[in-house]
Amino acid sequence: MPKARKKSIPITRRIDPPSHTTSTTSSSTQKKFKQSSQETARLIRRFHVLNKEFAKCKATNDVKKQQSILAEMEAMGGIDWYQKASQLGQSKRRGGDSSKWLMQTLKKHKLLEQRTSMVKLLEVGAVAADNYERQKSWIQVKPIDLNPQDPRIQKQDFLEMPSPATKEDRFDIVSLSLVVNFVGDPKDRGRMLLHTRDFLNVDGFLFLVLPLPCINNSRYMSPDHFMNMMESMGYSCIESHFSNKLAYYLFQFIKDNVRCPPFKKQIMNDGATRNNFAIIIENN
Ligand SMILES: C[S@@+](CC[C@H](N)C(=O)[O-])C[C@H]1O[C@@H](n2cnc3c(N)ncnc32)[C@H](O)[C@@H]1O
Repeated sequence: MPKARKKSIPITRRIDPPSHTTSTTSSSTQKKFKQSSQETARLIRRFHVLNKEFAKCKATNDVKKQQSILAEMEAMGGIDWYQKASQLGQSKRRGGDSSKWLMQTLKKHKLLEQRTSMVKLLEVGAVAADNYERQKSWIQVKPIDLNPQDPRIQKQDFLEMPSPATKEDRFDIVSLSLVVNFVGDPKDRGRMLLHTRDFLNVDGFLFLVLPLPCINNSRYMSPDHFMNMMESMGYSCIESHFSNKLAYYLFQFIKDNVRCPPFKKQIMNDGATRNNFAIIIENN
């Protein structure tokens, strides 16, 4: 019997976003994952650069460049390796995951202490399913990720996640720890931040972590600009903390139904040592 011909898939469909590459089956992931901290840090940095380049090529429809970026990502081990590197970055040996700061800050400000029901937390970009294991008597977590590393994590792109229809279906806390910087397109970063509001009732909390240089060493960002952006969305900052590497924020959603004004990409600091991290808010 003649072999059935494989239906060819248009190239543009074959190369969808890199963040959705489920490379768990790739031959590169069969290789042993290197665990040195230099190696994981290098991998994470390179992956972020490629993600940003990919978003640019996608916007200009540069299919050839998209393919070469995907090939490099694949050679590195794809998102699977990236996530293993991130998991390692969360290990106790290297300072633990960022939920520690969230727990301390909630406690310090005596937030959510009066609650009689379970606190509902949406953890976007969860590379481990047990970050809130110690709080399981009072926190009910819904962990989601583009490429789950654990069956308890739901496969879901937050940008495509439908907004809860009722007050009861919303969350008390949305966590975006080291996720916004993962997103390659500055407009999608803005959309992601705006979308968090759909998952919270007024008084709910947004826990946000970014690499510190995104906030304090970018041509297009500053701590004040970021704060202005978040406040324009209806958030109020309860506390922020800058460690050597990370910027932590706990925001409270205080104003529902506000139309956030557009924020364009504009230079606010210049210099050769600056990076290009930006968040763009379009008409919403
Ligand atoms: C650096 S890891 C962050 C891991 C962990 N939250 C932490 O704080 O260490 C970024 C994760 O965000 C996920 N991610 C990025 N964009 C996402 C989206 N739109 N929806 C869901 N997850 C996303 C990636 O798949 C990746 O696992």
